[in-house]
Amino acid sequence: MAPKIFIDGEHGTTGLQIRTRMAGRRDVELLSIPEAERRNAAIREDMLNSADIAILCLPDDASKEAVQMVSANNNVRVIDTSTAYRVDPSWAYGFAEMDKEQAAKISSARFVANPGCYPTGAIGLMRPLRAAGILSDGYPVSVNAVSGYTGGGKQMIAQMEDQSRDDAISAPHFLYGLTLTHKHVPEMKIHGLLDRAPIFAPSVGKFAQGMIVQVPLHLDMLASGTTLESIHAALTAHYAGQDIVTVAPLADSGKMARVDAVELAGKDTMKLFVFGTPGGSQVNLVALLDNLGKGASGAAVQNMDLMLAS
Ligand SMILES: NC(=O)C1=CN([C@@H]2O[C@H](COP(=O)(O)OP(=O)(O)OC[C@H]3O[C@@H](n4cnc5c(N)ncnc54)[C@H](OP(=O)(O)O)[C@@H]3O)[C@@H](O)[C@H]2O)C=CC1
Ligand SMILES: CC(=O)N[C@@H](CCC(=O)OP(=O)(O)O)C(=O)O
Repeated sequence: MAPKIFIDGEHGTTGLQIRTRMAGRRDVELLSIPEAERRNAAIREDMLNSADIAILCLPDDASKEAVQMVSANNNVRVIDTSTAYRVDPSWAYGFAEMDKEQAAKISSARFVANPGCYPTGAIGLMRPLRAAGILSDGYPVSVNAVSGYTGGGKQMIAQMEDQSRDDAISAPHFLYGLTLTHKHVPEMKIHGLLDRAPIFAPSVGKFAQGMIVQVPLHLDMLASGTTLESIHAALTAHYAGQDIVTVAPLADSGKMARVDAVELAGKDTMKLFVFGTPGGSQVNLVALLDNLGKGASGAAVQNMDLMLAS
């Protein structure tokens, strides 16, 4: 019998994109609730407990409620796309490429926390450099990023697309998270293996899907002898053999004049770049992804497949 998958929040932005990715699949059976009943707790509880894997695409509070609903039922495994459990040590962090053991941990886990979109880029760039001893203890990391507006879910999509609303946003690009307490900071610190919280400066652009995450670094504050080439070599070695996360060759990135935020829109891959001048004193590490691809729904399906394979 095909494993049963229930997407709680299937009519929201992340949930809909997971459904689209599963549309042609015969190896799983999708359980579904009509849109009008999406907040009916009794039906949700029944669906959650009928599933082999429940994928939660809900705000944090609703996710916690859903986890409560299945806590006594060991037959249900959970992937949560919210922020609620990403730094909870009893949950597996769903970033399969972040180190060698992670895919196996996800595969055997009952509870998997899908990473945040921005942390996927930032951790993807920083963690291999921390693990290799290149990014020094105490380094004052800054993470600057721009996301497509679908990152703000149904509400921000409406604010960006319907200019007749009272709360419409007309800016083509805006900064937010100005108090420097964005909900993704703890996740970046813990899974990025940082000993000091990064300064995180997110922004949103007037495009639906896509994301650029930047981590600029001064080479003289890294491990002695670190160069643009040695950073590139460390990232390339870490992601060798991976097809979802790849590192652009220096010969290619050295010739680029621009990075296009929407280049990977609609794809579930992430591309990493090391920019700078050979022999120079600084580098800019850049991750390019779709906030709803490797940043959310694509990663959730990847994690589901790892769990189904166990
Ligand atoms: N959008 C993105 O790029 C990313 C999103 N995420 C995470 O995914 C989760 C979902 O976000 P997103 O899809 O953007 O949000 P949306 O607002 O687009 O969708 C959320 C869905 O959950 C439903 N919902 C809300 N509260 C409840 C409840 N109490 N019971 C049942 N259903 C409920 C909403 O219904 P209603 O329409 O009635 O409000 C809506 O259908 C969030 O935790 C978010 O942080 C993670 C990474 C990236
Ligand atoms: C553009 C935008 O608003 N992005 C969201 C992050 C995307 C999201 O909600 O995802 P997580 O579950 O990973 O937090 C934010 O900054 O809160």
